[in-house]
Amino acid sequence: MTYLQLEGITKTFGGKKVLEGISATIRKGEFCTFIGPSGCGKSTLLNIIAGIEKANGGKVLLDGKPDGVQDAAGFMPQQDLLLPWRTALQNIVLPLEIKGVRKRERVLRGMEVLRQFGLEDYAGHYPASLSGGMRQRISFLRTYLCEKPVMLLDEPFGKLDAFTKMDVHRWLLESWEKGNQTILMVTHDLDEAVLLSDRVFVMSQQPSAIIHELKVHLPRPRKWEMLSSDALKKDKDELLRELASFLGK
Ligand SMILES: Nc1ncnc2c1ncn2[C@@H]1O[C@H](COP(=O)(O)OP(=O)(O)OP(=O)(O)O)[C@@H](O)[C@H]1O
Repeated sequence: MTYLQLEGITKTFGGKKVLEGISATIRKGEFCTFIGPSGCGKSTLLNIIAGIEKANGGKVLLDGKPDGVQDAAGFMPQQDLLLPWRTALQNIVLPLEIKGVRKRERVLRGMEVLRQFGLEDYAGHYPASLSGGMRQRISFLRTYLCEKPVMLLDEPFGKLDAFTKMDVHRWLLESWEKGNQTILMVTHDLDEAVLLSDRVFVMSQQPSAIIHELKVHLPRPRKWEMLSSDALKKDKDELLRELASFLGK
């Protein structure tokens, strides 16, 4: 059953049409990813879904109602937007603080996820003293601790080295497969797109539309070892063929 619906979304910046009638239906608990050439409008689309940017046309519906996504979603934008005057721990527990969770419990839960990400030694560090990859993981954990039914992730792991990324993927798969969260993600990493997603939407160059939808063939539960499987390679080849059509254009 449809949970989140994108209906003919268009967006124009200063007379330039960036998005041209983006439509998709997403089921509750699905993990869907958007890929496409650089600058085609992926972040713009996610910003519109998150309610940060206004579309010029079309609708975003949650359970058939407009404007519901803002409340239902935790959003991780491409820029980490960590608060510089707060430590890593204070940044990630911000959503719990807003919800009124007591300090003792906030600290316990914040430290638990930091430990799971191997970042517990950095709990008291300020963002300025953290590497790009660490900041990205802190920003991801802050979105995770919003504990919303929908997560919107804009290139969440783009700054991570291959090893750390594998570890974060393993963690995310375990955590997502236990719950019923709906995730929409933007990425440039085709392995990541196939490994994590149920469906991958390929967007065209501007004015951008969804030109292909891949239903990932890997079984669930997923394991990072599937990265080297023939099934993953086959799906990735399909995405590569779609993206190759933009080369030289
Ligand atoms: N606030 C804005 N004002 C004017 N133009 C904008 C604005 N935001 C985005 N754009 C333009 O919209 C287009 C799409 O940008 P967007 O960042 O959504 O693309 P993207 O696919 O996410 O790019 P990338 O893959 O490089 O992250 C670009 O041409 C960009 O210059």
